Amino acid sequence: MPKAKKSDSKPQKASTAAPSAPPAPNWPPLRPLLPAEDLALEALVPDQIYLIRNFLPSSLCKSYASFLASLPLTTTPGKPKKDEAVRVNDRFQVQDARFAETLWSGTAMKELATTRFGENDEDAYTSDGEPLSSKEREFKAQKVWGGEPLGLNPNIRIYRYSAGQFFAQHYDESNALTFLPQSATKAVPARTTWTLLIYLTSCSGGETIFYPDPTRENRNPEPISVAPEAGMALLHRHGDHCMLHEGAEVTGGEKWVLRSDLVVGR
Ligand SMILES: O=C(O)CCC(=O)C(=O)O
Ligand SMILES: [Fe+2]
Repeated sequence: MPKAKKSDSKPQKASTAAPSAPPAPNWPPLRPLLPAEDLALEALVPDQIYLIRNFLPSSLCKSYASFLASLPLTTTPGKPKKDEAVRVNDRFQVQDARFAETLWSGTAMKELATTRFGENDEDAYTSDGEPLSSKEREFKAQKVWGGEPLGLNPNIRIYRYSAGQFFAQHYDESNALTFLPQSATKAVPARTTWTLLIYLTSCSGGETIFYPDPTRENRNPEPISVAPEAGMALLHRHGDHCMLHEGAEVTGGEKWVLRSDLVVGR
């Protein structure tokens, strides 16, 4: 197996962004959404991969994908830098703290990742059979997310993969940043701990495939393959605990993805 590379998810610092950095797009409103109580954070692999199905309704995904097609996407590569993963897709990247905040607290994301975390787990009850309080759930959540969740990375990335395009095996890095939470007046030291992918289309091929490390108990673990589903959000742990993964080649249709990261306090 070729040596897995890093993805180049390093955010541009707003202060040092190139003069050519694109202005924030005039994103269509994230409406209508399904009621948050109809959605759930589903553990595909506990502590590693979580899914939120129907995070965005499919009608909204359709209008989003056609809006995104109007943005100035650029095709990669170029030539990947020495230790960057090979990827071939069209992408658009922008620093947009307001949009990141809307995706976090204007949707079910914040609630599912904090006060409702683990609500359907077997251990969601105390030994007396009482449901865990929302404070206790928040505490559990912080262990999984690697700190107190503050919001989503303003470094928003849009990918479009057409037939034949893919993102080769790699690990996603954690990035340090300073972050201004919605309710705060001062930016705080923060870091990214989980990758967020929101699939806006379904397609043929294009699965996000994770390769668990072999263990003593299981020397040859099966890869975990997630087929893009319009409106589904996927969170996976990154940085030191990132699983090797790839975006498999799209064989039919287009795969559109909105990418950000979970940001926690450091
Ligand atoms: O497109 C995918 O399925 C994977 C994307 C990815 O791995 C990344 O953005 O780092
Ligand atoms: Fe990745």
